[in-house]
Amino acid sequence: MTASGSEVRVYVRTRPTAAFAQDLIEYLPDKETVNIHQRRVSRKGIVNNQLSSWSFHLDGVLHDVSQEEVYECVARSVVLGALEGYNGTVMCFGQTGAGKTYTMTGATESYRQRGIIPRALQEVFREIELRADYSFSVRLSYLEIYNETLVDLLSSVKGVQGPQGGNMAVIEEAGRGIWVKGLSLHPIHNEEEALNLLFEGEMNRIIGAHALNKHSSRSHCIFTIHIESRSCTQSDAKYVTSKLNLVDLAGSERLSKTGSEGQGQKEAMYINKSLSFLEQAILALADRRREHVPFRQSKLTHALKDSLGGNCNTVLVANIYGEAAQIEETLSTLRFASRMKCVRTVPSINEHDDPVLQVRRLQKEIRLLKQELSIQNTLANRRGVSYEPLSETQVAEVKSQVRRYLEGSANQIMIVNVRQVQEVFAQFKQAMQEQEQRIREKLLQDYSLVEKTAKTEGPPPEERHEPKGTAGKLEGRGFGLGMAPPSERYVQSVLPNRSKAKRAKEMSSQMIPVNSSCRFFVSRKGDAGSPGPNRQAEAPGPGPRPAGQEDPNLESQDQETQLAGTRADSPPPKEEAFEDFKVERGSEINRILKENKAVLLERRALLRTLTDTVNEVKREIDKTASDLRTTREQRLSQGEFVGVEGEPVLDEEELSLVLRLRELKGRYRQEYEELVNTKAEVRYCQHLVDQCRIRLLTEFEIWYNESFLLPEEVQTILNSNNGPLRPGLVPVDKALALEEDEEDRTACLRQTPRPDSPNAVSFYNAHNRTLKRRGSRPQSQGSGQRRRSSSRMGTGAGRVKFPAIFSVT
Ligand SMILES: Nc1ncnc2c1ncn2[C@@H]1O[C@H](COP(=O)(O)OP(=O)(O)OP(=O)(O)O)[C@@H](O)[C@H]1O
Repeated sequence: MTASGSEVRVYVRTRPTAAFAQDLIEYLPDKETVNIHQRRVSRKGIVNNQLSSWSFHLDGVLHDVSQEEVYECVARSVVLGALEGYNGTVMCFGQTGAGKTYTMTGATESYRQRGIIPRALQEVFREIELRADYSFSVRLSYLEIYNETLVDLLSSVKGVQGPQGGNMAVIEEAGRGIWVKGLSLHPIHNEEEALNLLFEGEMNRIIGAHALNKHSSRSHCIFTIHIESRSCTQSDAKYVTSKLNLVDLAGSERLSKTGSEGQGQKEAMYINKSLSFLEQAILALADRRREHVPFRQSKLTHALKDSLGGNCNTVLVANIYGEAAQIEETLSTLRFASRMKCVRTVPSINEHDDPVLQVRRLQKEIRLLKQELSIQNTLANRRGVSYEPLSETQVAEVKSQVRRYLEGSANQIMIVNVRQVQEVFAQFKQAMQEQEQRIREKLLQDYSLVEKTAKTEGPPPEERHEPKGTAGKLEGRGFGLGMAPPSERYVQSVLPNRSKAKRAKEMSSQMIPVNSSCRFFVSRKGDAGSPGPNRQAEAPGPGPRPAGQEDPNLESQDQETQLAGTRADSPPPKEEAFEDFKVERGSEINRILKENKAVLLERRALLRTLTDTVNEVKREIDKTASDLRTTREQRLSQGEFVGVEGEPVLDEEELSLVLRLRELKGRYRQEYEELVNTKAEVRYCQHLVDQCRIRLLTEFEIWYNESFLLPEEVQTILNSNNGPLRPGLVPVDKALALEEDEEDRTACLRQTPRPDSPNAVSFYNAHNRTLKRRGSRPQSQGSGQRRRSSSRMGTGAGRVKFPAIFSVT
């Protein structure tokens, strides 16, 4: 393959038949030209003897040739190209039953008649052995597109994790090209491993039977070999990657000929539709004037975008069924093939920089740039400028500068270089964190071990009465007078004629959200509206509690709860278990929660007092200011007072009002500042309480599940090997290990076929393993969908496409 632009190579292959239509299909001696002659049909539908002829010039005609010749002619160069870093695609196209799967995978009774994929895998590993100067890594994937749905044919392989089925999608990414999200990639180390995977995927393909093919593929399949190679000898070499796509398209079919019905008919419609989108994409690609190619119309064209119009060596095999009855389909296959021949691709090696090498290169560049900088500094007479990371002494110096700046003893910090700027910011951050820690410790010191026993004073914030003209953030001159927003006002007010029940309801609606999936209420011990002994207790768990119901309070161990009846073998009610949990395993976190709540209540009470005080002072300020205005107006209306030297003076009353106003404003500032600080403390305490609640509930849920819900045998498995595991975190390999034991127990011995060539050992080993695996799989239910694994066990189901490969004699 060359690196310059090239046309897609196209071959035609005929399925052998006793009734080959030699008068209609003519292969010229150049072995590249096919002429098709078709009898004309009159307007009345009567076939007459006049012939219409078409000539197709392709890259080769494969008529009566062996599987080996097909591989040599069609695929070998593409496979070798892939080992050098070129992407490659070999694709079989044609009507149903024309021999696509036979060409691609092989469906013969002997190793000699295997198809392109097994041969390509053999070639890859043979070449890898020969190229000792390179280290290769090979991975496989096998994608099926069935009724416009992406399916991972290797998802049944042990150890495959991650999204499959519905979560799969074709993704286009700059630098990575086209790839399929959710498709498993399997590292392989030799031909046998690769064949195991191929056969596993083959078993999982969907097949169906119709008049033209008993084992018709009902889906498009893309088997991909991903290769990466690195030179072992050249340390500065780049590495190359490539993808080799081996595509077995589903066959186009005419329902009138295949007689497909029901599911088969639906599948045929999907197949024909996606093939028609493929034709549209090829038409657009072949027409150089077209700017847009509709790749995204179907999953197939999207997945093959790189292969059809990208940097790929692409080969098409047009499979035809050489009987006269199929001449129209043959003609349309050849038309598609000749259009495909006009498509150009630009094969290029996928070369990448080795990240280790890149680091080395960048290190070298940094060295050069530093030298350059030092020359520039010398020229500009800048001395002692360092670009190295800061030493410990330098860091200590920056730290001390930042401290002095924060304390106010330094007005500025001299900036020298970028590293120092970064260190300055780091020191600011550290100072802030230390300050935060100090506050936290002080709070814990001052308020630890205070038990909450008193009733919560006052109603919830949303219920509090808000008088007008209260204090809050101030306007103007940095600190003026203004209104406190509702959230900042706490004025105690219990409405006298509100009914008990209503108050209880409003109290219980003080909901504290923990997270989106877990909410609970805080209710206070002894509240007027507490439900009586008949109230229904609810377990702490997801979902809001209906208004009027009280929560099993986290700290109220003396609360009465009516527990639901229990069965002897059922887990205890959560409420009961929760109480036990709080005094046993959760006692420490419950104690901390209680202490935090006590501090929170204390701070809230202080906040209310401060708010009252601030509002009181504000009212006094308003009144004094108004008095002062009135006094001033009166004085001015009587004429101005002047002193001995004629300067304006205040009378005694006005002076005392001015002084009073000043004193009040000073007080206001002081109180307001304290209010703001206390509010911050309340927020912080609330945060701690919330965290404790979440922790307590989470721990409880885990403990409850572990203690009562999981069966003992599951707990034993979870706790084996690597220590205890949390529910929901069962490693897949453990689950699979169980499955494997089961398989091993039920696997039956099968006859091992005798290799007919030393090279065939891997092939037959893989084949036997596949048979064994298939033998241990349960038959699928119903007659509708037909994965090969369920239908091809020599049970006489007769819908098996691949059996010949396995029934070797
Ligand atoms: N070149 C060939 N030599 C021998 N047998 C062949 C050849 N081509 C096809 N066959 C046989 O013809 C039958 C149909 O072939 P195959 O299943 O490969 O068709 P297909 O194009 O894949 O059909 P579909 O699109 O319905 O899946 C198979 O039994 C296969 O073994």
